[in-house]
Amino acid sequence: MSEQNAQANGGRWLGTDLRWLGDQPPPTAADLHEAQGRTGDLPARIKPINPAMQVWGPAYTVAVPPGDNLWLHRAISAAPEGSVLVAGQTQPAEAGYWGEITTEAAMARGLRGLVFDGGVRDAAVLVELPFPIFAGQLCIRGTVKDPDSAGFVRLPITLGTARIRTGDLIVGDVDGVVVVPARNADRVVDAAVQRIEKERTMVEQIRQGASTLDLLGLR
Ligand SMILES: O=C([O-])CC(=O)C(=O)O
Ligand SMILES: [Mg+2]
Repeated sequence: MSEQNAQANGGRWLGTDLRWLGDQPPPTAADLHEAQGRTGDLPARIKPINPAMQVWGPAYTVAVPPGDNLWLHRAISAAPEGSVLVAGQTQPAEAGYWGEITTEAAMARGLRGLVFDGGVRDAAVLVELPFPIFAGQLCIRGTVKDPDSAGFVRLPITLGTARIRTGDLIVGDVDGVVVVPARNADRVVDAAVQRIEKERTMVEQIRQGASTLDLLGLR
């Protein structure tokens, strides 16, 4: 995203708090996925721990080794303010890598949210906090912090079929999470806004009795 802002005809995410300036609500994760040719969707198991949670902003990538959360602590301290931490595991393990302490630390650093293909815990508290968390599972098992563990921050990661680079646009909502490569963000947000407008027109026509077979040219 250019200077943390994605522009579009109908609106834009702007400024350090990335407010959406547009007549309509911002594009959903599914809108952006469709608008970039049905790509960029993260694994469907990654969902908000509270369905009302939404996240958008530039990714800061993290990879954690199984059962060890030290690299998440390192990421919290290294990521630029306004980042969305996007984390994967180098090998899948059942563990609760993230919780109340890490969330408070991330909020204190001005991070925008967490997207993690792994387990988090303390959810009873986290669902009430103003910090969106998208995770693959809830898990109570504790983690270690080995200083020599093989993880990393800032380098590209792969979650499912999606490749995520630090700086890419991340958008998450109740449906799941999508990544839009930074170089495409302006164009894809623009296309998503146009798509939303088209679908609003279609909803009006459906309410007036039109058939989806006609509207979509499926006869
Ligand atoms: O401490 C941990 O390893 C994860 C956790 O529960 C927290 O951050 O509160
Ligand atoms: Mg905890």
